[in-house]
Amino acid sequence: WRLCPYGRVSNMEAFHFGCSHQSPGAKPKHTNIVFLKTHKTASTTMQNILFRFAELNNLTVAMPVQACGHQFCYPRSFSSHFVHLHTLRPNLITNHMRFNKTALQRVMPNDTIYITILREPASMFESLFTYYSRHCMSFRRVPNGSLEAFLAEPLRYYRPQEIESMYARNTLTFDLGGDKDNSIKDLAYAQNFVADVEKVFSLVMISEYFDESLILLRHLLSWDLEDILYVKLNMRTESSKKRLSPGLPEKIRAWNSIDAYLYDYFNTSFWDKLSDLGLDCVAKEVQLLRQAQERLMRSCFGGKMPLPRPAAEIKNKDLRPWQPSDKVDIVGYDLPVNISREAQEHCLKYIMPEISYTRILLHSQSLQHRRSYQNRPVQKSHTLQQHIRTTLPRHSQVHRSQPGPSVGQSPGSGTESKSTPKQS
Ligand SMILES: Nc1ncnc2c1ncn2[C@@H]1O[C@H](COP(=O)(O)OS(=O)(=O)O)[C@@H](OP(=O)(O)O)[C@H]1O
Repeated sequence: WRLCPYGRVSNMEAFHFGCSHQSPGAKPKHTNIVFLKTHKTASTTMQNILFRFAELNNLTVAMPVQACGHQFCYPRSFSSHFVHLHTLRPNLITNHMRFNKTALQRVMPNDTIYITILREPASMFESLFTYYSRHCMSFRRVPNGSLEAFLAEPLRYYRPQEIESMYARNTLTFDLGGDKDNSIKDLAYAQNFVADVEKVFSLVMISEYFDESLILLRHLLSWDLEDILYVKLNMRTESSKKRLSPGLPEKIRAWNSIDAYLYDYFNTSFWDKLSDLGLDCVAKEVQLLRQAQERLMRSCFGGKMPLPRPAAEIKNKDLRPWQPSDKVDIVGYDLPVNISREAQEHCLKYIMPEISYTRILLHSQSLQHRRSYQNRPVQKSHTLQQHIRTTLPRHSQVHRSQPGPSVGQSPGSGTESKSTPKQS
């Protein structure tokens, strides 16, 4: 075996020891992807994989207009007006949004593959409850920030029309464009909704089986194992987590019944997909992935596994993850100074938090856009401008003609302030 630097894994390894039935490179890698970034589901780690893949392969990632912050004006339903002009004709889109297939079809190529990720409702709700305890009024009203108290009488604290209410009930359903407040007894609604999601999404990843999900992803997209290497991002410290006392998981599932139905359904179909690929070869590919991951970590972090650090201790400000409140610690990483420049450049992007990476990508894509625009013959650039005018209204309209909850009201402005909630 060839031991590649930075944890690279050769295609031949995956071919001989994994689930590849075709010779490596037989099929081109699929590059047109919508990843619906759901909340508190490991979606930032997944987004980072996609950002790096896009940079490596010179692909365009759709970025939000400035007025939307670093998300597509969440919680408003996605609109093509939210996409920055410099990133039009994108290959990929991954920043947080509320899903809207029709609007996405306006900006994405016809052969786009749709992917999303779900997390087990009890642990997901605990994460949401803690993370948004400051910004979601339904949670703020609860005495002593008690999860038990909220779940004992959720309707006492929850107001469906409030701006941040989507963090307090059926968040997955809301992110997927569904109705979070459909009657909890309405099984037919959940069944129809699941059927709609299944029609659109070729892969629904499961957070608890992140590595297995990545193996399914790589086969769906004909990617190499090397393309799915990652470092875990956006984690809380243990002390920022609440313990779920007996009985609470059941109450969480009952309160988030559409999400629970979604999760159970797609968790089952996920295992069917793994079985189709072959559980043994999936396990082997997971092992190869983890070995490559360890090599990556060692080369990036001076021979050791990296210690996640509280944001305040991270020297490089671009590497500090956004902190939702002073009660929750989201950890990140610093790169050691004694590694080579080449390693620094390669490793930096693996640990870059969402907001910094989004800003950097928008900047580099804008520069590229300007360069190619300047070099374009007059006739052609005129045609492109006309196309943009007819299909995509100017961005200022986000401000002017679409009054809505997100800008300025929804949590956060994309800065790293402790008191400013995560943007849009
Ligand atoms: N690879 C992998 N596998 C499993 N879980 C992972 C992984 N990467 C991140 N995480 C956990 O995902 C939680 C953060 O989710 P998101 O990045 O989607 O959050 S956000 O909505 O974008 O803020 C956060 O969970 P909590 O710590 O419970 O909040 C992370 O620890």
